[in-house]
Amino acid sequence: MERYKILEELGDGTCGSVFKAIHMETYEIVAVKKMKRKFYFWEECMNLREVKALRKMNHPNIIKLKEVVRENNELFFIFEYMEYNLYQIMRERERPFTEEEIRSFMSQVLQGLAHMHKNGYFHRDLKPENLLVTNDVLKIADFGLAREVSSLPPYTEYVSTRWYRAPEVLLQSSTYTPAIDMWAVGTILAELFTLSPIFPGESEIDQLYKICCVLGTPDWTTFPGATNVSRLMNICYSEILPANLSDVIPNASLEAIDLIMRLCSWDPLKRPTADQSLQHPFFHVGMWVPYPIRDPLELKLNNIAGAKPNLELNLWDFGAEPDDCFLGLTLAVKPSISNLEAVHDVSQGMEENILLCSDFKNHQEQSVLWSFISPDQNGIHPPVESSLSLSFSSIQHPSVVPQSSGFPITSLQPNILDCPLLAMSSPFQQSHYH
Ligand SMILES: Nc1ncnc2c1ncn2[C@@H]1O[C@H](COP(=O)(O)OP(=O)(O)OP(=O)(O)O)[C@@H](O)[C@H]1O
Repeated sequence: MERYKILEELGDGTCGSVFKAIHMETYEIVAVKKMKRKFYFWEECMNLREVKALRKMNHPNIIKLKEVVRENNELFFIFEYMEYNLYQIMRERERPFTEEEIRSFMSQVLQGLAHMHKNGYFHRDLKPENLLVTNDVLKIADFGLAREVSSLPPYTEYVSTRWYRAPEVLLQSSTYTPAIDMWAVGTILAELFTLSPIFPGESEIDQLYKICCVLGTPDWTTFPGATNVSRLMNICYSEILPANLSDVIPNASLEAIDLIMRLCSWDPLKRPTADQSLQHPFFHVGMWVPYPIRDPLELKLNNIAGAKPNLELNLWDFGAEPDDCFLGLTLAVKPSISNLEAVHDVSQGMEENILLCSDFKNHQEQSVLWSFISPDQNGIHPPVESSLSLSFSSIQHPSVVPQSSGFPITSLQPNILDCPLLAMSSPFQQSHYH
């Protein structure tokens, strides 16, 4: 570890303390996570969930583990350094994020998560503090609780952060799935709009109560494996009706509201996967939609008469009302088009007829090559005073372009921009429910 000079402490978590450090030869800035417990054998280190999960994953939206160093029975993870976490960014933010910014953060979270789930892992502790950001690039971090999808239930109880915890975990379901990550994504998406947590429970019961206040009472049969459904029954002695989510998150578009509703479904089976979420219309506003092929002169006359463009677009099923169509596609249409531009665009549109999906980045997927910087090919190093490390390098894969959308919006509600946040005072806030 003498190759690194510690610069400052970045965070002190449950499993370890994280420091900003500089590599003394390359001057690369890194984050060093020093684990709190001692490690006497390399085998123990390699069995850690964080190492097992991260060695399998190499993706632009997943934090890169560069090295593992064991020195004097202490274990250090060397990560690529990231400047901020999403919690800090939200805390320091003085005005709301634009939907464009939120879309960018969320598409990165979902791409990282899709990669993780495809590789057979789920994170289990997604929260704004674990989403690291540098120059608008977001990476998922803290795989301390990551679990293999194939590992057998029942899962032992674990301490994820309450506010982002899925209902099936709160109800101590014995079989939870990657859908618990999707619940967390929904709550983080909501928080990016309001800059405050949507379900800020003060105890586990209060957490369930706050969820009920927004989603309404669930169907009791949703959680067949839950060992603690009585928790819900205690809360829902009388039926709680769902709130209008547009009242709770007044600055969110209808597409965002729809996605949050789906992600925060009581029933884990109803939540979209990360891949499915990326296909949701919320991510499709960057599309260039061609004007219908019509006579340029006719369009010119229409524009002069002040008529709105007649959008005959069937990208998604927006319902029968023409206004619905218009609402859903506001960002796809140039808002103030001059007559001359209109004529020009129509003639261009006839030839081009292009769909451009600007929100998706052509990410280059990467895979890991493991190399031991030690003579021992088994990775087991008995001398306790030795300082040994694992390092990781990567190779490039061809870029991936996302598929087209097939996500219907079923519930379109008016977007009430000036509605106050729903006040959710809870009878379950006292500490004796902990
Ligand atoms: N690669 C990194 N670059 C910069 N900061 C980091 C990095 N990794 C972690 N941090 C900071 O350190 C904090 C704690 O890190 P991490 O969550 O990995 O530790 P932990 O012990 O598992 O914590 P927790 O108790 O939240 O599970 C993070 O919230 C983040 O702010």
